[in-house]
Amino acid sequence: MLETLRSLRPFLFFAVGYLVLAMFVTNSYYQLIMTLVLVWATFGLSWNMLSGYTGLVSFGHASFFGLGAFATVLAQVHLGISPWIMLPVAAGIGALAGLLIGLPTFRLRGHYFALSMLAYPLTLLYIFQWLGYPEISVPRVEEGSAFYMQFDEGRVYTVLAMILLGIVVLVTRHVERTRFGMSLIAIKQNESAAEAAGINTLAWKLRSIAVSGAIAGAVGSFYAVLILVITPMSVFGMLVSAQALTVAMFGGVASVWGPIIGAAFLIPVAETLHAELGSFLPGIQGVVYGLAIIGLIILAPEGIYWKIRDHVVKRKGRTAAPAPTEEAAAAEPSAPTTPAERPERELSEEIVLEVQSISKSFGGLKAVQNVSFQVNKGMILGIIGPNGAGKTTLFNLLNGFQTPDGGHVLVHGEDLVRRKPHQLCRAGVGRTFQIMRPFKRMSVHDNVKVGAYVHAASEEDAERITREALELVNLQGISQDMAGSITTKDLRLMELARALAGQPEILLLDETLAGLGSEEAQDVVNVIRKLAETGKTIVIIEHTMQAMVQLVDRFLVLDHGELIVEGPPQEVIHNDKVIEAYLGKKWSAHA
Ligand SMILES: Nc1ncnc2c1ncn2[C@@H]1O[C@H](COP(=O)(O)OP(=O)(O)OP(=O)(O)O)[C@@H](O)[C@H]1O
Repeated sequence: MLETLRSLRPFLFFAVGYLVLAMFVTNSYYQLIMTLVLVWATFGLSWNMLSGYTGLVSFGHASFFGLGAFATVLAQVHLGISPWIMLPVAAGIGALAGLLIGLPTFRLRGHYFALSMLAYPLTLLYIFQWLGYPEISVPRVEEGSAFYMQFDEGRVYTVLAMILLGIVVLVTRHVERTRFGMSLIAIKQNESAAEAAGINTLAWKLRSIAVSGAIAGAVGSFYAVLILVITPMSVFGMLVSAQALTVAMFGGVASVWGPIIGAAFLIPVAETLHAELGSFLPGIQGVVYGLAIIGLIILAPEGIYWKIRDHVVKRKGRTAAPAPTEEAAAAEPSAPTTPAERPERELSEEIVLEVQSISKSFGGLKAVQNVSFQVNKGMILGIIGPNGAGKTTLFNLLNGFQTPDGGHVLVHGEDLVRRKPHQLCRAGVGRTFQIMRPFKRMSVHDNVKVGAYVHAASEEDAERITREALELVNLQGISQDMAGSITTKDLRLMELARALAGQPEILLLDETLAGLGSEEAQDVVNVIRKLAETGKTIVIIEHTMQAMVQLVDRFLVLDHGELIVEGPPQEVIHNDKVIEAYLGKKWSAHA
């Protein structure tokens, strides 16, 4: 928390500067614009809390905003309740609406989610029109105006809006720095990887939409008091949702400063044009937001904040190295060379993973057929087979991404079939991916920390686990580098560290050596071997036979979804079926 407060220093400078400037503004219209900038910045931060961090774009934030606005005005009109009371109540209504909307809508992803979010404010708009509220005004009170948040001095609203923005900035900063924010960013980058790293994605998305809805509800409440007259269109309309989305996207998503920058640029322009031209060009603000988005797509797709930040980082000489490539993951089996002998190891008798007759079909295609095997504690089991043999499907069945049509997966004797990936992760099954999905805008340290939250009871615990995982893979030296700027080998090690931070007993590694040169692959092999020596049980899919022969205790060979051979490396590589199905004659000539 102390760190969070310290990180607020730039915001405090901004707030003081802004308020000092506001004190010199005497024209009530300009005072209103200065307040509106802060209102829309706060609303942008609300949108950011859900869509910026999770990547689930919402076109429907007006729902929460409008409910907060209507609740506040109706409570005063019918019950005489003060907006000071309604502001937190509106936040509660927004949070509840968030949960009610999120629960069904989070079943959808991508465009489907974005479009269905559009339906909620539209529905509410028609409901409020139907209820007979084409327009409703806040009753002006003569006495006790402060009690009803009614001030003659426009600058008081600017101060109040700044306090509201300050609270939301504080909440956002806190979220960013804890497992909450890290879980949301992990979901944004790759929801499946996040689940595999032990994150209960639905629970975090619901928390996110509840906080986001609460902020929007409170902003809507304040907006109604500020504007005094609301209509269903002015609080539930498309322009309202678009405004939240545009200020955040224009300024820069997933950052505290983005919506503030966006609002500071766009609101004065849109409001001035609306005031000057609105009478004969109604909806001119919509044109401004449309143009802003078009300009953004062309010039700074991630928003102004990130553009400036990247520019500053580049000028500091930290140019980004080539990012991990998807092609790297699609490496072909390496040219065979004579495999080095690997001394046989004494393995523990203890069985940690037992797979019994597991099967999975996709339509008529039998991707995995009746596969059974056992893995002893501390063993390194290699899974090989030609493309399409069913290796990745087998991994997906082991870590809960897919449910088998039949069979069992026993971890320490307990059947874990039908458990969700984050539950399997908690039960001790960790995983890396064939195609790397690093959280590029996070440091190596934070990428690994996301995995540490699975078992960490506190932030300190997560820090300690992260440090230990980074040491295990020898990445302490670059822990503060951005993941988008490190080499492919370091990315592979970072993914390994992230999986390790979840403190798995069984580690499933999907083509961890793909795309690496032989020296780099050797470094990674050494790390994997060290892990097995510390008692981790490892199951690895790999095309690079040379490295695998040196690494694994046993091989399991799949072909057309079937287990065709199982045994120690030297036995398997000389097996005729394996040579025919996978290695080819070239290999037999070398071996
Ligand atoms: N979700 C899916 N829907 C339909 N077919 C699928 C699906 N996932 C995999 N398959 C098919 O199942 C078979 C096994 O695929 P899988 O990805 O498990 O093979 P693999 O051995 O990992 O291959 P590679 O080495 O190319 O990664 C393939 O024929 C693939 O096309």
